[in-house]
Amino acid sequence: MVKVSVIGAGNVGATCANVLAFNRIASTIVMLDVKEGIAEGKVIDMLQAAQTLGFETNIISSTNNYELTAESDVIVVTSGIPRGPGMTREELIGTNANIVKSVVSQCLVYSPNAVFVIISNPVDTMTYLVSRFTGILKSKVIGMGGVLDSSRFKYYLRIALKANPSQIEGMVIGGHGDTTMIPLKRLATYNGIPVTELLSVDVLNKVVADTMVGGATLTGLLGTSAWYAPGAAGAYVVESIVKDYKRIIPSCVLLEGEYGQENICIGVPVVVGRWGVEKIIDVGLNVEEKALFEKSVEAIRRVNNIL
Ligand SMILES: NC(=O)C1=CN([C@@H]2O[C@H](COP(=O)(O)OP(=O)(O)OC[C@H]3O[C@@H](n4cnc5c(N)ncnc54)[C@H](O)[C@@H]3O)[C@@H](O)[C@H]2O)C=CC1
Ligand SMILES: O=C([O-])CC(=O)C(=O)O
Repeated sequence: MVKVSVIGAGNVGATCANVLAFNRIASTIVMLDVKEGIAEGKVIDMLQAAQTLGFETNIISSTNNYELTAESDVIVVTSGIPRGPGMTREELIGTNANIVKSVVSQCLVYSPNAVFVIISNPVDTMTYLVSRFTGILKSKVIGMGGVLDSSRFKYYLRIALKANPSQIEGMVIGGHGDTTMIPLKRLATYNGIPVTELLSVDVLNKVVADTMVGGATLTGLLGTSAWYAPGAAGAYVVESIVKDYKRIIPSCVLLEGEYGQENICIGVPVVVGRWGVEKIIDVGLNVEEKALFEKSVEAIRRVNNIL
């Protein structure tokens, strides 16, 4: 029996819950929202989809009743406001820091042992807030940004290479911001072949640039930020936790000396298993990548200082 609560039943939260239900990743899912009717309506809609698609997941709705989230194995935090066109994620900090703080403290009353997957933006700072100021073990706080950014990196690589999507590997580390992401082009491959051998420097640099503004591009098209890939990315992290898959996932976690940094949450590859972050992997950055990582750290620290 696996219970997952998703806080915030908006675009990302509902998509994540739907992927969790459809793929039978959790046996019970609670969707909680502060706004009356949102979680209720979406849960009924999903249960009606279940009649067609044939999944048996127990999906429960809640308007701000945290008791229903009790003894969750994993809690996914998507509550908060999204950005609109022309905004940065960092501009959301004032509103979202208060929401995330209040949501996590209420969840902890009923699920003190849960692993938290933080999605609300700006996610590096929200993860830092939860890691540093709630007393939750650092291994139980995972910020999701890297899976999504890596999926965008792989998408743009696949377009440039006219490639089979399942044969592309690539990883984005660093911050989850338009200027703080670090797509690791040196390590990206097409069926094991380094993409640096297959694409020109200019084309590869364009792939990197498109990846970094991938979220902003979609926000410009949609008028609000994306949800299908973000929701799926959240569910991917949850799956690795509840099924103890030990996937290496670029995730935002608290560093305590790793990568030469302390007192910061930033995206690095980690092994994700039943108890959350099981290990931080050092990929051995080269001089250029180290410089980008340090720049990313500085930018995130500046935002953290606003808290
Ligand atoms: N880390 C990442 O990779 C990504 C992060 N995001 C972030 O996720 C967040 C959610 O995005 P969307 O779902 O598109 O927004 P949305 O507006 O569709 O949904 C947010 C939901 O949170 C609810 N909410 C607000 N305050 C709450 C509270 N105190 N308690 C419970 N629920 C509350 C709202 O009523 C709303 O239903 C945003 O901050 C967005 O920037 C979005 C995509 C990717
Ligand atoms: O772009 C945004 O604001 C939402 C997000 O984090 C993403 O889609 O990467």
